[in-house]
Amino acid sequence: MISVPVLSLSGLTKRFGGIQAVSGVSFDLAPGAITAVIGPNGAGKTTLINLITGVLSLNDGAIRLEGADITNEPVHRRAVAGVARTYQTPQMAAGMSVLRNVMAGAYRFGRYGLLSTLLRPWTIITENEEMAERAAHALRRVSVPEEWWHQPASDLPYGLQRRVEIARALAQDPKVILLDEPAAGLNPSETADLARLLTDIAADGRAVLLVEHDMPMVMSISSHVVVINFGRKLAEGTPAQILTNPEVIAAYLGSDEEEAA
Ligand SMILES: Nc1ncnc2c1ncn2[C@@H]1O[C@H](COP(=O)(O)OP(=O)(O)OP(=O)(O)O)[C@@H](O)[C@H]1O
Repeated sequence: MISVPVLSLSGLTKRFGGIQAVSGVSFDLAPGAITAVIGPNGAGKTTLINLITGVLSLNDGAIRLEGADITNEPVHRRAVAGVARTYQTPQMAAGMSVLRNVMAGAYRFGRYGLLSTLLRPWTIITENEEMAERAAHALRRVSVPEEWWHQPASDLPYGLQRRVEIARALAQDPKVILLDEPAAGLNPSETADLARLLTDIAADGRAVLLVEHDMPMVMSISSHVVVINFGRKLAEGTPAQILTNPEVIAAYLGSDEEEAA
């Protein structure tokens, strides 16, 4: 990889009791590129995302963000430093409007603590306006029509909820965006739109980590693919290298045909 990595993972290891969910996994995320992580159900992909965001602590290994060691940083500090994520199932505050949900992603730009907002309430108004502007910008970026912005997030069609999740992550202005199965439940035209959106997001210079089972999408938009099997890295390379790797075909890519047989 020629460019300096945005995120560097080395020897990530996570055990749940006797289960070795992630085992010595190392790879880098380059800026301006989509790196896909693929593998069978239960391979350890979501656990990997949870280790990067800090929701789960490592048993071993190290995580560097632009060279800085963030291995022991708590979740909120990693978010402030530039790590954002979306979830397998959209996680919205159901009663809150779409705009408010996305504003939650912009909280890292908040400058004023509780005391100063009590003493000088106008600061929070200005700050809210700034965050609403950031959220509006992110919603425009992911093409959520304005007529939805003030509706409860739970009223949105599923495809739009997925876009709102991405908007919330973008409102954080992240260096790294981790997407857990963003195409799940989308129809082919929504998936094609999503593929274009992710390509645009990477073109901004962000590092995109894509966990996804939709192989045509993965192979068409990723510049690098990492294959995980039983918590271990089985292979990594370009889509062309992965598609022709016999070990990968045996462990994963061939499995649909075997299951169908
Ligand atoms: N909190 C937990 N406690 C115990 N075991 C867990 C926990 N989270 C995950 N695991 C186990 O760790 C392994 C990896 O799970 P993980 O969800 O990371 O896989 P995955 O690759 O994301 O799967 P999928 O493609 O189905 O989402 C599995 O065996 C799973 O049962």
